[in-house]
Amino acid sequence: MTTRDFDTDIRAELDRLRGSIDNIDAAVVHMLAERFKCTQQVGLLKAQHQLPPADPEREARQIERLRQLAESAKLDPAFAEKLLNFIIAEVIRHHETIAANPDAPDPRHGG
Ligand SMILES: C=C(O[C@@H]1C=C(C(=O)O)C=C[C@H]1O)C(=O)O
Repeated sequence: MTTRDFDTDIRAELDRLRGSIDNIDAAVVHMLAERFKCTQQVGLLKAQHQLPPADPEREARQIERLRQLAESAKLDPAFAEKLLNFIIAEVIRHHETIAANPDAPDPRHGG
């Protein structure tokens, strides 16, 4: 095998792996978009019924569940927890915005 063949093989393998990474990133974006659609509806429901934006007990159950899922998937549970906390913090921010002005249309939907 020449050096050129070797380089070509490495480039092909890198491209193949990056193609999969791009597909996975696209799936993550779509899944997050669906999750935020649901959480926006939860935010509206909470605002309409004077419920607080955050639910720490629900969060604790989700974190425990996600840590277990991460462990069985061989993903670092601490990373899974950090990621979920990051997402939840954003959701709570949305819920606070909705509670402050429940009649405002969602700015991402051009309404
Ligand atoms: C979506 C909710 O609101 C908040 C956001 C959560 C989430 O993003 O999973 C979980 C609990 C709440 O702090 C909810 O109460 O279900």
